[in-house]
Amino acid sequence: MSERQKRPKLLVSVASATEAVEALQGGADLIDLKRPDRGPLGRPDASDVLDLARILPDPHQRSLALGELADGPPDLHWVAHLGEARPRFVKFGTSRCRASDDQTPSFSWRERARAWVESHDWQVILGIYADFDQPGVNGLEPTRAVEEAHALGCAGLLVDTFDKANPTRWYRQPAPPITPDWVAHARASGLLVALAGSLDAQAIPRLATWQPDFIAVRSAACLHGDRRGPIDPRRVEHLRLLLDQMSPDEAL
Ligand SMILES: O=C[C@H](O)COP(=O)(O)O
Repeated sequence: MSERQKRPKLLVSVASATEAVEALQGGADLIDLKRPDRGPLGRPDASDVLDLARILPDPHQRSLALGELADGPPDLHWVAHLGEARPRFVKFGTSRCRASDDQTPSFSWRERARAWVESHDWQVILGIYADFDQPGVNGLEPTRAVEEAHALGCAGLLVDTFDKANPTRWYRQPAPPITPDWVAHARASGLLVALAGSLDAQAIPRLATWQPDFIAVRSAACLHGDRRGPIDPRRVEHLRLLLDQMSPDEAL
């Protein structure tokens, strides 16, 4: 069985090295460092990144959220100098990056993304938002994201939700912005696909059959399902079990 045919891997977003230990105990495959109090892809501090690398030396198990592309590089100099602490993946959100707003760009988000793709020894993931069309999000459209990410040389796409205060259960919508065909198209284009956005224990087995590369969670892995609360290793263990229990037919 090839790597791409196995069950989706479990990505757990953590706010600290301490939480990473809890997530790994529960069975997380990939640790995604972010600050949930700083936005959907809230950027951690350099010290958080170094702490994580100390307890998790393998870069292949580490991902790093770096905020929104539209916010530019206020001070991302430190990321280029992480050395051995650099992660396998860096992720950027694409709010305010509507592809169809090409006529009036206030900045070139594509140039920023391309610079990250070309400059360092990691893989760039674009985070797109299922609530991309809501006021204040104005995000890269899912219908354009696959071609954009491919053209930019990104490694993959993370589907998430922007508004974490009023989470959109996008996967429960009658006509969700992301479908199994969308996932298949993205993967056929050579992109990794991670599905996220307030996923719960009901949604995960269903979305896993869409064959993304990763199922990604924060809220569902936290105590009482509160994404600002601590990671609960028993919850992580349960989510991992849901994925492990997929039958070979479902996973293929
Ligand atoms: O990368 C995925 C996100 O951290 C998902 O967060 P969430 O489960 O709270 O929506």
